[in-house]
Amino acid sequence: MSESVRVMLPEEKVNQRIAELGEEISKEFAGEPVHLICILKGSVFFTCELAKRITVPVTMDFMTVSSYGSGTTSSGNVKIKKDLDEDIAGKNVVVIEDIIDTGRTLACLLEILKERNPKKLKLCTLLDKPDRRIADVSVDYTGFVIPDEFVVGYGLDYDQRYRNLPYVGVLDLG
Ligand SMILES: O=P(O)(O)OC[C@H]1O[C@H](OP(=O)(O)OP(=O)(O)O)[C@H](O)[C@@H]1O
Ligand SMILES: Nc1nc2[nH]cnc2c(=O)[nH]1
Repeated sequence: MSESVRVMLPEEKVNQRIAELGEEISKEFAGEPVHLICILKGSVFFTCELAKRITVPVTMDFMTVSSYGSGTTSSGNVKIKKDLDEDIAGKNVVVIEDIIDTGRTLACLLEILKERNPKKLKLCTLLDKPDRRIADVSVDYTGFVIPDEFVVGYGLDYDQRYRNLPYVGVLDLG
């Protein structure tokens, strides 16, 4: 077995787009603080890079939800494994995801977060794979729309590996 990764989105292109998203979010919230919710583990690289590019006051929290096991298919089972440390009531919340694929994870998670009465609840994803959508999710900020290929890097894993690649690539399992 010889795995290889083909570059889909080079590091410079990803970072440039994240800077644009940071500007967009800063403009939209003009002067008001934003509370970023990083969905672990995949979104950690994206969240850090994005947070650095937002010019309004930023606070951050982290959450772990389960959706996928090992391999490349959805388990369809979404549950909270690590909840937020802080209350989000009355806050301008932006949920940060690395990828939206079937949409099941975020459709379910946004419903849970809505019940906690944030002032605003927005969704930002680095990657969107609309071809595989099953659940309806409204995305407010999208980095890149990508075709239906299994990607790794920039936080995204295959069996916990490849998260540290500084670019987004397509995994070829050989
Ligand atoms: O739109 P969906 O089909 O529901 O898939 C998207 C979800 O899958 C990935 O997380 P994963 O469960 O792989 O966890 P990880 O971030 O820890 O790798 C991704 O970060 C989303 O949370
Ligand atoms: N690593 C990775 N995780 C995913 N979760 C949903 N789609 C993907 C994908 O293309 N790559």
